[in-house]
Amino acid sequence: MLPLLGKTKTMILTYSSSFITHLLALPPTSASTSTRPVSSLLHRSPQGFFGSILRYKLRGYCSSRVNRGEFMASNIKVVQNPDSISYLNQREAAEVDEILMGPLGFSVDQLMELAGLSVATAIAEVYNLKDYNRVLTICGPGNNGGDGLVVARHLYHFGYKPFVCYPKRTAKPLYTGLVTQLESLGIPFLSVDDLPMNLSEDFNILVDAMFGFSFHGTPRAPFDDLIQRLVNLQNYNEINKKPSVIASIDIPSGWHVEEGDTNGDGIKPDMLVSLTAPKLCAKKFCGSHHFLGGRFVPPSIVDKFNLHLPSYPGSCMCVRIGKAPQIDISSMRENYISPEFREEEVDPDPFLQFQKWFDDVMAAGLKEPNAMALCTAGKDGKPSSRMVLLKGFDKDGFVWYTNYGSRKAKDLSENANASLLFYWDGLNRQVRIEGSVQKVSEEESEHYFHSRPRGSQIGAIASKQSTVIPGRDFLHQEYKDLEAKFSDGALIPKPEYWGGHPGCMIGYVIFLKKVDGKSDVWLHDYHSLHHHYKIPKF
Ligand SMILES: NC(=O)C1=CN([C@@H]2O[C@H](COP(=O)(O)OP(=O)(O)OC[C@H]3O[C@@H](n4cnc5c(N)ncnc54)[C@H](O)[C@@H]3O)[C@@H](O)[C@H]2O)[C@H](O)CC1
Ligand SMILES: [K+]
Repeated sequence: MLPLLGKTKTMILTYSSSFITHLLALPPTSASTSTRPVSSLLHRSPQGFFGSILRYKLRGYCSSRVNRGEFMASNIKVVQNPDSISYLNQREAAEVDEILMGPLGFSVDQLMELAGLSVATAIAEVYNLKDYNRVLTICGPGNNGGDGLVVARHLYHFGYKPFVCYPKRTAKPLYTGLVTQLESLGIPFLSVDDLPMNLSEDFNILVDAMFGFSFHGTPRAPFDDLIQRLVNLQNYNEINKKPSVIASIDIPSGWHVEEGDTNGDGIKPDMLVSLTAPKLCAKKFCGSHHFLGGRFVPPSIVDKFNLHLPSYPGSCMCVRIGKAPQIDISSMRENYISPEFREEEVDPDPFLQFQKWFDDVMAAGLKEPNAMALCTAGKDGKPSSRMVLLKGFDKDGFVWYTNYGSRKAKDLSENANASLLFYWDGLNRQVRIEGSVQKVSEEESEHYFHSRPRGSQIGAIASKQSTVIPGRDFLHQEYKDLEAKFSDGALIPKPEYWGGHPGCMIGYVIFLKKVDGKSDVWLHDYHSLHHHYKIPKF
């Protein structure tokens, strides 16, 4: 590697005291001048718009994943518009059940297991473990109650803390088995009397598994009382800082299966997971999250009942019906909790400090800790960023590799100044590295090139970055030809347009966010402390 350039000789401590909003305005000629409304661009999951981009561990909603061209196991007519999906009446719902468990050879245990798993996955998609840990599943006397018992078990394995209220038990082996399974996991069973009047005092999620499509009339005791407690939740939630949520399985309990909440005084679930196909009452569902579960419907049922339903993406057990709710991005906040950051513990050698933090990231098991944003600007001064992978660092700099024909390489040939940014979510840390960049030696590039898998070496030759090609097939053909050419295992020559740049540091900034700092020099910015520390001489 090449020696360091432009070392700084000063120590600067900076504190962030103001909140600056930058609006990135794109010129009207930009490719991004779409006619799409801003709201559609901001569409996001409750975990956060940024979460979907930056957080490796977070999953998006099943329904938000692109599922064009996916393999479809059944001939369900794919629809995404909730107005055009099929709804079953009560008789049809019962008939589907009978056909599945009659001529189609399913057992109730099987269907209940799949139904319960799909409900648990839908809950986990929407309600994160951290904020919605305590789950009370209220189970009724029929199969809807059985689904609830299965949900409790799966949520336990997903890391939630489930509790079960099952006041009218059924003596059949299927149900006693489900109870035994939960008891063996230490899941508490609570009587109605054990429950607080205000359920949100003790629970974050209330799973409503009281009644499904066989419900008739008005609820009898003790479910009348339990349903009323779910209704009352709304009043408590208005004064609660952190409201609890209701997730109903198949039917919001107490609702008319076809007509819905006829008097308007029934429960108002936040989530509804319809099983097999939504029942007519689901048309009246106004909560934020409507999912479809029970991924076991064979083509014969789809045809017989002329079902139009959303398709399940990939291997998902549930799929969202309709759009995810819009969230006000400005209201998104994260509480940053991390060990106290002490300036005296910062190593004066930024490389050693970087190594320490990199070790922390490795120990924490974060995915792709060497992913970093590289920001460059060519002679026109317009910056552009992209993620690249760090391939090594030492006293000479931080090394990554790229194709010399890429935009970043072109920018760097015109302007050697660049910045790198590592963001380590989970540790609440980021490292900013700014400096001038030089190409690594041909020898070093050569060495790294040949250490890559042969497929990557061929890919590097096939794709001359930032050049216009006739189409994707052209790339595939190039790749195939090269694969054939080097199929004898011969050394693949490194193309001369491919190599590395060591980024040489002139500055090193450590930025840490904390909730509960003791130091009086730290300034508060909403709920967090932002501490910028620029490492002195090195
Ligand atoms: N094919 C599928 O989609 C599957 C769905 N499953 C789930 O099963 C229910 C339907 O189950 P079922 O046992 O037929 O009925 P319910 O759970 O709705 O409850 C019947 C139970 O409730 C009693 N009851 C009826 N009305 C009242 C009332 N007014 N007051 C008190 N009690 C009442 C009745 O006597 C029975 O004991 C479906 O919705 C899905 O959730 C399967 O798990 C898998 C296949
Ligand atoms: K229910």
